[in-house]
Amino acid sequence: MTQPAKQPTLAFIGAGNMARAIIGGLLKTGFPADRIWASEPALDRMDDLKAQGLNTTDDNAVAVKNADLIVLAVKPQLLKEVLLPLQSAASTEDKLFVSVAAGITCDSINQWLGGQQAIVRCMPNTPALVGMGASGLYANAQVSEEQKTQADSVLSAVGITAWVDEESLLHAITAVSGSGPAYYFLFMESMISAGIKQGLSREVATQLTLQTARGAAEIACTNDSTPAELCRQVASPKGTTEQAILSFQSQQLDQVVENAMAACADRSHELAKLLGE
Ligand SMILES: NC(=O)C1=CN([C@@H]2O[C@H](COP(=O)(O)OP(=O)(O)OC[C@H]3O[C@@H](n4cnc5c(N)ncnc54)[C@H](O)[C@@H]3O)[C@@H](O)[C@H]2O)C=CC1
Ligand SMILES: O=C(O)[C@@H]1CCC=N1
Repeated sequence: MTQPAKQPTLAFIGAGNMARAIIGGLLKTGFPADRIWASEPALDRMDDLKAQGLNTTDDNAVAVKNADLIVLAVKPQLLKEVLLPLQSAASTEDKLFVSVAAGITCDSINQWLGGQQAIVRCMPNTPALVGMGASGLYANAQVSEEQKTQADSVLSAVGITAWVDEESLLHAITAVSGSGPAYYFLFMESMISAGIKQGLSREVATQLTLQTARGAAEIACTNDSTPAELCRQVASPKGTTEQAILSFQSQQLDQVVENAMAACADRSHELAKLLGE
């Protein structure tokens, strides 16, 4: 991790799947556990985090007061009711709020925090847990360069980061990388099921599918060739792969993926409209 000039104390408001993926990734990089606060309504759900040396609390205001950088990691539907009571804790110092909530805009968060807070909106993904996250980030006008570096340090400790200048691009980032891991998991499940239908045991179908996904991702990430070129390298003319590719194409895989990602981005827009007041 590239350490910022001043290493911030972090607070996670909500210690569910996404927060745990980032926390787990940070701890693996050696980020000091005692500089992380985690806040949840049920303290006992954080026993494991406490055992790892994190500070835990069931009072979000305590976590906010103790932190420089606060990661808002509750469901979008809960963000308003979580933030309204935090107005006084938030306004006492120069704090940076990093929201990972899908859809919810900086303006809504500021309205609920009752001020002109420095807010980074971030769309991370769960591979952060293994240091392979892919996060899109957007900073509002109140975010200083130092705060931007701090937010980047946290997210780049657990994967790659890409900053965008237009907040609305976070809808597309949600469709690509925020939700993206689920598409690959779904595809893996389909391949495992199809392998089983062709006579393989679940164990063998699973092992081969997962290693194939890992290998394909590794080549795609380390090779200069585009994924389309790599596909052609596997698909010998008149060979076996070609038939699979033709089958995908005849069922308009591109269109299927485009529709799914449009549905994802539409939902992100919808959440902003439904919940943003
Ligand atoms: N799961 C994912 O892959 C991704 C999730 N996100 C975003 O991350 C946020 C959290 O999602 P998940 O971690 O999947 O959900 P989750 O349900 O696993 O975690 C949310 C946590 O918030 C806690 N919580 C509920 N009420 C609370 C309160 N009043 N104060 C503090 N904590 C409270 C819940 O107990 C739960 O542990 C969402 O806004 C989502 O849009 C963003 C990118 C990817
Ligand atoms: O499904 C969701 O709403 C969250 C946001 C991106 C990934 N998971």
